[in-house]
Amino acid sequence: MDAHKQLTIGLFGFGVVGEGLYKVLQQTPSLKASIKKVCIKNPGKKREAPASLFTTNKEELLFDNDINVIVEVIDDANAAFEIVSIALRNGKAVVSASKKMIAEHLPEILQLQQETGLPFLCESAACASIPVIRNLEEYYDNDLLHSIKAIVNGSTNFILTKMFEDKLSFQDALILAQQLGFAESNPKLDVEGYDALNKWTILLNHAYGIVEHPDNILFTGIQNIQLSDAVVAKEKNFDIKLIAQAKKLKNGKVAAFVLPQFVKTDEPLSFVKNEYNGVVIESGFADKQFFYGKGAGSFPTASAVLSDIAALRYNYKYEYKKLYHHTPHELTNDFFLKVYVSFDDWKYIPRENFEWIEEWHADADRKYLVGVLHVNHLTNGTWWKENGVSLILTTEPVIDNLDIINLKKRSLELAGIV
Ligand SMILES: NC(=O)C1=CN([C@@H]2O[C@H](COP(=O)(O)OP(=O)(O)OC[C@H]3O[C@@H](n4cnc5c(N)ncnc54)[C@H](OP(=O)(O)O)[C@@H]3O)[C@@H](O)[C@H]2O)C=CC1
Ligand SMILES: N[C@@H](CC=O)C(=O)O
Repeated sequence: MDAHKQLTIGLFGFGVVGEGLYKVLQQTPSLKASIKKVCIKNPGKKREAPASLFTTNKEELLFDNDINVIVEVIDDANAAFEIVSIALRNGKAVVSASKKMIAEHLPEILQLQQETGLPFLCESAACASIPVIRNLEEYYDNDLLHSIKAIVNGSTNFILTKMFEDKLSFQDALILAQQLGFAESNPKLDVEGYDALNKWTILLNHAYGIVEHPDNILFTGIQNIQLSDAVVAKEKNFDIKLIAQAKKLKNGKVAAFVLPQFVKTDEPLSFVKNEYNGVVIESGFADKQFFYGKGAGSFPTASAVLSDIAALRYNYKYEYKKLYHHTPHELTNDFFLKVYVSFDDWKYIPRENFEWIEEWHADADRKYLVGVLHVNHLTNGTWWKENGVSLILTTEPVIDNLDIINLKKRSLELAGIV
């Protein structure tokens, strides 16, 4: 496609994102991109666009020779995968916002791009308005990317802000996130961490060349966080955020997870409130960089879709350099985490799993400890998200396998044992 070519779009979905894109395109005539047809699910719904634009027959878009771009922004991951596959096989460039679909079908999506040579762009699928995918693709050399730490879900960040700063109840904050168009159609995807996990699966691919099914990455959401945890956090000058993190270990492998975490109040991610997202990248020479922007909502998400559409004019494609041109990194579950765990009764806590416990506190109704355990005790067990147990990572949670030997030796020395 050249810069002067007319882009004729077949749009799937006219909800929060689809309608946002329709409006944004009307305000950017210079792009020379127009929507020819919109495929939706429920023909009875009232729409703020001419009725002649809509259809429920996907073939009217997928087999129309005038349509050279399919934009897929629907909330059904299975249907989305079918649409995207047919579109690419029919010679159409694709822009998609469906992170669940992309994360669950990453190998197939990569294969389809290789087979067809066509662009598949999905900037809006991770951190909405923040251009994080293109930055990870284009800017960072594989070897220099030490770590990424990010808030990638707008709804949970919105709920935590509203609960702990504006004193709203969890339920009221969630309803507000839904009304504002931040939450997924099934809000469990946000609250229980699935959406952040899907985004992290996509970003791990662009950052490190990792192709991993989301089922194999440690995660949870904000569903177990208690008000008493927020009290402890405040006492220690921390915020609680749902954080996606990836860190290159000394053996070159990558530790990655999505878990609630304490964040120091003077750190950039603490400054990220409401539906905003933030990404802190640490690389060899640039040191720390911080990206900040709206991570959910109609226009912020549509802006990223628009940017992908614009990039199609110059035939932009992801090269997946970290996957195809370097040796891709491997994920590892061989590391330790320093965690805060709060609970009602010691009987729910397998104390023998901990390498050491360095702090504990017991009130009549709620208790907590801070200790270090091997990540396998979390990946192979469910005790840490059941029976009212709440697990929150400490501010510097990852302890390298190699460091633990030295730390243990040092504590024995201090105790006068060796
Ligand atoms: N909301 C946000 O802030 C963001 C959302 N996303 C992602 O974008 C996608 C859309 O989200 P959002 O706009 O919020 O969702 P909405 O629920 O607001 O809209 C979903 C749209 O998809 C349509 N749809 C569902 N199934 C089909 C199908 N089989 N064929 C055609 N159309 C279908 C619905 O049709 P109908 O109108 O007839 O019901 C509706 O128009 C999701 O994958 C979401 O994860 C990504 C980034 C941010
Ligand atoms: N539900 C998502 C929407 C954007 O990706 C979120 O809250 O971040």
